[in-house]
Amino acid sequence: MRTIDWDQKKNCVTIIDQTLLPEKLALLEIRDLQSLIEAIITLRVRGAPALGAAGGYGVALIARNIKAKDVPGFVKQLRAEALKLKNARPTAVNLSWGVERVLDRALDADNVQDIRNIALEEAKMLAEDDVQRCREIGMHGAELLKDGDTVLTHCNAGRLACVDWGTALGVIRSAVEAGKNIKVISCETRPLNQGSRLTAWELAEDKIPVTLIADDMAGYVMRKKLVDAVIVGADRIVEDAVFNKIGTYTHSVLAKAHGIPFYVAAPLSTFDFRRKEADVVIEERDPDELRKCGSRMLAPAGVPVLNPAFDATPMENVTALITEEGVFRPPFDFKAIEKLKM
Ligand SMILES: CSC[C@H]1O[C@H](OP(=O)(O)O)[C@H](O)[C@@H]1O
Repeated sequence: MRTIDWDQKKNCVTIIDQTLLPEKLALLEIRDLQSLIEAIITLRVRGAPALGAAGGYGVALIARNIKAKDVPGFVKQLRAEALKLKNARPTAVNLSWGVERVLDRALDADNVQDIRNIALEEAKMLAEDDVQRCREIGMHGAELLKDGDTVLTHCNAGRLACVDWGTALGVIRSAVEAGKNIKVISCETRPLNQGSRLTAWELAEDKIPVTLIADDMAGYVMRKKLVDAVIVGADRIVEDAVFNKIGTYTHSVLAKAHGIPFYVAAPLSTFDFRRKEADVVIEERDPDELRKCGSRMLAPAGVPVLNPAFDATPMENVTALITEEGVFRPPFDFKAIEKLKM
């Protein structure tokens, strides 16, 4: 079951509704842009590569639902709706990358039906590419791990953050597939608990040993020498920083202090060669995500809250970038990496 897919029979997008995990594994059928945007904002579908695929399939859904028959009117509406999709979540570059990739390819056509057909064809190709890229990331990253290693990870950068396989967890899956015994320490990742709800669930499903800890315990396990490496995913990689789930920066500082390698696993679609850290918008989410847990109040109603969804880890804290093109170590040659993305 893929995290996000196109159901040919039902002619709609299907996503695993991640807000129901770990209690329930269920597919949600998405037939229009509004439903897709709602699913992205509420993290029913989430994770940079999965958002890339959501962006691509979203363009196909929009194109299918526009009624205009004249090409200029159709294209104007398609672009306007695609912009709403791009803006659903600002930090992960993959969402806008997925929208632009499918839009650019579809708009090469000169009639409405061809635009619709090419949009869906390209969205499906984008999804297949993602699975292949994650496998390649896994293969390159697995070489960094030795038999018996324990890896600390944060949030969820597994198959639930991608179309399948995963990036950070893809490295772990590939190492296990290569016969290495790998254990994982999964940080719960407040406030939405992607680490406890999703990563722990994924690894338990795959029978990969996983231990859940509170985010604040990362320093404790590192100082106890229980961690051989930290591997995280990314939402946007710029020349001077890696944007990832809030709390990632803290782990990078702790890893550096304890001489533990800090790896970032991500496809080239997550690299943004046009911006620096200062240019990137960090999504600020609903304060009630901290004030409440379900219906239970965890804080006084209305207490002021800071709830950035991501933080920036400076490149000097990164031991290596693991991509489908291989492993890159400092000093990072972004010009050379950019050429590989062409
Ligand atoms: C493989 S990218 C996963 C990346 O996305 C997550 O954020 P969110 O759960 O808000 O989509 C987190 O930053 C993960 O590292």
